[in-house]
Amino acid sequence: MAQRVAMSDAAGPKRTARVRVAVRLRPYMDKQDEKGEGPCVRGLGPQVLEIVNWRNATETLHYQFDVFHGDQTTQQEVFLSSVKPVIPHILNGQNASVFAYGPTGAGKTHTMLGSQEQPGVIPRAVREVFQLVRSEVKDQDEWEFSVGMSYLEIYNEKVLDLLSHNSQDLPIREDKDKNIVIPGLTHTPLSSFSDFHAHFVPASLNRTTASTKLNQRSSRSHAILLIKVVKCQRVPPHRQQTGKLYLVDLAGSEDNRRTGNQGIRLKESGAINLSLFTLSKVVDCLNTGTGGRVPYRDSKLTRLLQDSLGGSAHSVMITNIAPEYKYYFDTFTALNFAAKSKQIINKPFVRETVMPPTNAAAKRSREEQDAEGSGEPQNKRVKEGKKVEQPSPPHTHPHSPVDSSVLDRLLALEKLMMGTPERERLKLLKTVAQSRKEIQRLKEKQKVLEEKAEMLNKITGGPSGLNDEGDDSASSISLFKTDLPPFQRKQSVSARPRKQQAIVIPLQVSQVQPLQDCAVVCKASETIGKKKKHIKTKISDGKENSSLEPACEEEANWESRLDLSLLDQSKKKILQTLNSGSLKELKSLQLIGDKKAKLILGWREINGDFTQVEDLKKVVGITEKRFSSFIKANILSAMGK
Ligand SMILES: Nc1ncnc2c1ncn2[C@@H]1O[C@H](COP(=O)(O)OP(=O)(O)OP(=O)(O)O)[C@@H](O)[C@H]1O
Repeated sequence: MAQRVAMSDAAGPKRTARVRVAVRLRPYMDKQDEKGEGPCVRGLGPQVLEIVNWRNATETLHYQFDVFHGDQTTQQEVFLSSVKPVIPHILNGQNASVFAYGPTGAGKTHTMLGSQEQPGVIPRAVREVFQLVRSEVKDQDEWEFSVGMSYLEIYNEKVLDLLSHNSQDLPIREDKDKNIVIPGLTHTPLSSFSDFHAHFVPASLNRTTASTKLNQRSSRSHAILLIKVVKCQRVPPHRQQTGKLYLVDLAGSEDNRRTGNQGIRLKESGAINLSLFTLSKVVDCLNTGTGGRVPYRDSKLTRLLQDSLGGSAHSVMITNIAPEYKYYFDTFTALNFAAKSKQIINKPFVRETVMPPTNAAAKRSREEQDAEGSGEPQNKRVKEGKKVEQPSPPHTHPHSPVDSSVLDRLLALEKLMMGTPERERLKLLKTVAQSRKEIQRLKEKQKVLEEKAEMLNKITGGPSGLNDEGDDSASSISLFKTDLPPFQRKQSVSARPRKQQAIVIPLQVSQVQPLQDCAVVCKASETIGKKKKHIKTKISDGKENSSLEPACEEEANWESRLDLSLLDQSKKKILQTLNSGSLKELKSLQLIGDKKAKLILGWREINGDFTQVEDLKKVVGITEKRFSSFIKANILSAMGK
């Protein structure tokens, strides 16, 4: 993990602080665990936890954090170890933020707010602020303190004042000293903790919550409580210091396939996921310390937290996770967001819970017998402590909650969220899933090529239109064939024992062949060939932002002049790249540059696959006109080669 950089008050403006990451595991709550699955994640120590590896259930993934709070950790313990240490900084004119991150239903609100019996971080932190102020005032009389609060939510990318009844969307500004300010936001002076309580409780009821499939009272907004401590010197030079503490209960990250969100919930969810995605990028940038631009401005949440996240601020992220299998991928994603380092440990996950000893022994012996020849769910066997030598591949995992689209999303998510060193590790891990996908993709590509070749054959009337077309076409085809990663080799890779696949074999990422490589057939058509030349000249003007105006009437009707099935195939191809292409592969599409490719990836993360190429118009910045230029350029470019 990135190293913490020590800060001193005298340090210059380049000071940076790593975001301190704690993980809190919620107690197991699935009372209807009929399958007897038990937890999929558990703690191994004060900083380490393990989770079953979805790619290979004989392995677990170990993650290390600054702090790991197990499921029995009390609210008091979480506060003492993760939050209390940052609070004194607020009284010295520094900023801090504490935010709870994690999937919906994993315990963020419980951690931040808690209940009357188990108060969470917010009431404890505010109480601590008042205690510190009191003791400072008692010990010296040079400084005078005033404490105040603001409370807002970010709902659908709107900043709403929770202390005001009819709040409008408020702007976020930066003053000349680079402090983030929100003109119009209510600031309420506070004299004591009970004063805080009197304002905070009714305001919390203003927060937007709703019932989703995964949480009956799910927070639909990010709630941000700001405690401001202003410290004024009573004597000359009358210095004044302002410290801000942001206490943030984030809305939960959501997979809409599981929440069943629709309509307004889906829109909320899009905004939630987008801002969390930006937050993850910000934390990533801060923790890897690459010195690049930190994308604070990409969402209201990060913009607001800009002066309290990174820089000279003290930030604590408490990642809440849930132990049940149904949360597995949410947990996995949250952990990957939270951690920049993890290890694969090649040993079984030992289940520690639930069954009375006699039943457990009987069940174990039954399972051992079953497992010998019956295809018993792999992770179940593993959880019972039995190592499995030849586990089935992830996508055929009988117990796995994974479907292939989820797998795709997961891989894409990982790609997006991980820093470079992590990516290297992931590459090692992805061999099995990627190889299989790649084989499938190449097979499909080959099929498309064969179909095109056949079509060309029909057009030219020759027995083998491809080779008759001339050297170019022939060499394109043979290049494609020789470029194919040998199926043999890949198959032998996938046939190796799982352990080696996951750890030893480097990922063999084959590029999706750019569309151009697939379109040799159309060289046969003079008309299209000529047309392509014209279009190509235009395309070469630039990737993104270039527009292709039809050169003449004839060109405006380009689509109607193409063979329908060919058109359809080309669109499918584009769709495939849109849905499974890497950044590089997306950029290989005509008129898609780096920015658009990233927007497409982001859209895919939030909304899942594109169902048709026309969905591309839903991506920010892709207008109707741009879309038609895009589709035309890609189809004609593919055919023209
Ligand atoms: N550590 C814990 N101990 C006991 N109960 C917990 C704990 N964490 C969470 N819970 C319970 O789990 C349920 C879901 O928790 P909570 O509402 O805090 O989740 P959340 O992450 O805030 O969800 P959302 O993002 O949908 O608002 C609640 O009933 C809460 O009381």
